[in-house]
Amino acid sequence: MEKCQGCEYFKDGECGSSSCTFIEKGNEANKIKYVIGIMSGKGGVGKSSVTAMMANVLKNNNYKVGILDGDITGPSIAKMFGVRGPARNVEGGIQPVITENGISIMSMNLLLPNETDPVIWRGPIVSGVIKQFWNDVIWGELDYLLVDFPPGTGDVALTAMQSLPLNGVVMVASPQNLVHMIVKKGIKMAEGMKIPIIGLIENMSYVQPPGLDKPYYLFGEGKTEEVANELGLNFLGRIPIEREFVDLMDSGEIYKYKHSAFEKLIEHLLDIIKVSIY
Ligand SMILES: Nc1ncnc2c1ncn2[C@@H]1O[C@H](COP(=O)(O)OP(=O)(O)OP(=O)(O)O)[C@@H](O)[C@H]1O
Repeated sequence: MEKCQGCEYFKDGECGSSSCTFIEKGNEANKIKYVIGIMSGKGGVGKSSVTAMMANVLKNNNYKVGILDGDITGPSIAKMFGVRGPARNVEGGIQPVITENGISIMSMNLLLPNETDPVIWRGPIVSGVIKQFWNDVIWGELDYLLVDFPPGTGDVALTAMQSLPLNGVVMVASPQNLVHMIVKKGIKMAEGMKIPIIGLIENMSYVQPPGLDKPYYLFGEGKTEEVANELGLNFLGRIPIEREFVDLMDSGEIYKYKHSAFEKLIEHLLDIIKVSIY
């Protein structure tokens, strides 16, 4: 109920929000301080990459971090961190797999016999798995559980928003104009569900060619900051396209990736989380 303080629907110690009533209880072994969703209105803008980078920086700042890979049909988190299943079933639930740098992960790929097996399921079953990742996984004590959202604003994203006790969402955009129209849909969806928007991040903003001091804006200068200002939201920063990032992702060593832009961004993010939500 602590997180309800200040919510317009919280009156006389009771929650009066219709969306909150769908929230699942979660595994009783879990003590998670903040649940943060990482969302985009559209696939492929780097939602999973931003989730992984955020997790790394939080971990480097000594927070206990977990990642719930809510992208059930296109999971990539386990591969980025080079972890393999099967996740173990123990008394009380399923144990997440721990990465080289100590991040707890649950992803559909950790439950499949073969990581290249496709998940060909209809929406309600996929939505059920997201709830299971919350109810059946023994996350234990965490400061931050980051939820890599399913792409788009459809059925599965809606279930994730309704059933997880999200403290806020971070919206990921890329510089193209089309993405901005779509990211606004994601923002409106979160607002409609009364979930605070922590801010917008622009991924794949620019390339910094070696030997040049100016960044090169491959997709044109992004307008995410403008969109954030227009909507009265926080702009969290820009992440460049980096070859090193791709190489580390492909080799399953994303935990080795460091970028100063991301350190600043996460400081900003932590401040915003403390100030605007709690
Ligand atoms: N900043 C970056 N620098 C270099 N490559 C990047 C960057 N961000 C993302 N990528 C690459 O872009 C591709 C898509 O990224 P990612 O899987 O994170 O997107 P997504 O939005 O989660 O996609 P989906 O919606 O399919 O889950 C990946 O191959 C990733 O390596």
